[in-house]
Amino acid sequence: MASISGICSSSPTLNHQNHSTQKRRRTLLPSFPCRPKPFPPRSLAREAPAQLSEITKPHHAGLEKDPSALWHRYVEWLYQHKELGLYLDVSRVGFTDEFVHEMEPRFLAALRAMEDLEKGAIANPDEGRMVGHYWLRDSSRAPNSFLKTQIDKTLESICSFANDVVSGKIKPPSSPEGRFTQILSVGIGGSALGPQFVAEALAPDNPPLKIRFIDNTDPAGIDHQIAQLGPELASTLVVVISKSGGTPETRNGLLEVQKAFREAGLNFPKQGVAITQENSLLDNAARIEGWLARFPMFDWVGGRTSEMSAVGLLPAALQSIDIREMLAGAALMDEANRSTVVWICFLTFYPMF
Ligand SMILES: O=P(O)(O)OC[C@H]1O[C@H](O)[C@H](O)[C@@H](O)[C@@H]1O
Repeated sequence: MASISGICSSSPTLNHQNHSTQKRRRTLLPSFPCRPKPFPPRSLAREAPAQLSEITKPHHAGLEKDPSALWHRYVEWLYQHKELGLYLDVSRVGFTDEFVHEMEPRFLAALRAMEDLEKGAIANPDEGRMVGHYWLRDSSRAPNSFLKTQIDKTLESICSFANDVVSGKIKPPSSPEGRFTQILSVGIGGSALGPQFVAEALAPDNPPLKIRFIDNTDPAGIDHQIAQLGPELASTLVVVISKSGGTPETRNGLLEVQKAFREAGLNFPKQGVAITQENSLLDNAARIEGWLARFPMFDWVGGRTSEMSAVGLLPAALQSIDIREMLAGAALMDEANRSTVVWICFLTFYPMF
């Protein structure tokens, strides 16, 4: 039986509370404060287009050719974050110190806007919602204790469910293996791309459960995935992911999978898991039909930034990826993004795309 010790370590080695990395960062030109002073929460999205449209092209100095000058520029500009293993080298992009200086107010505005976002500003006025995926990886940043508890409890229930599935404590009703061996993820767009990326990047060579995806409505593709499972359909955990719970492509995939279960004489609800917003169509169907488990998606997490919610964490944990480590790494990256350094790199590249 696969070891499950790595799925949810209680003490991740990437200590995102450790702010000593801040001190190790080199000081860049100009020396802006890393954390701008907070100001009252407000809606941000309506201001963004105007600010972005003002971004001008960097003053190109032309590509530096002199090897010694190039070396100094490299030493001056190389950004390293050793704990993350992240290196950003913009030294060969032809921007000038004047450009960086001119951009200073915009860097500060961007950092202030990020701070507002992380404090719970209504940043999506069309949907009237907060944008809080940062809180998923560091729940102490959530704007109130209700949200913090929601995040912490969901993480605990994901870890507990994944451990029970991987250890065989939760098993499919009629599989000769006596445990789940496959995950079939049904979902599209933001409800598929994160789990696909993480499976490619972080899953071990031989995960306890192998994952495959139905991520579009192509009938031949759906048939192919089901046919490849063959008799292992009996030991497949079907994870249906949809924030809205009503996406037609996802529903088509689900209907096809349920049909395959019926034809194989299998009891779908005993092998079905839903990840969706509370009271969505999918959530209600899963509740009424008595699916094996349901996990929440929060309205304040956008689909395309949902990888660190149940959307990405459950599939990862089922593949024995240590999700607390993953969250700690993401929190550390968030911390790095709160400094000017990474923004300088981003904005010097931005006008070129
Ligand atoms: O998670 P769902 O509500 O099913 O939505 C799944 C996807 O649907 C569409 O493709 C949207 O453009 C995506 O942004 C979204 O991630």
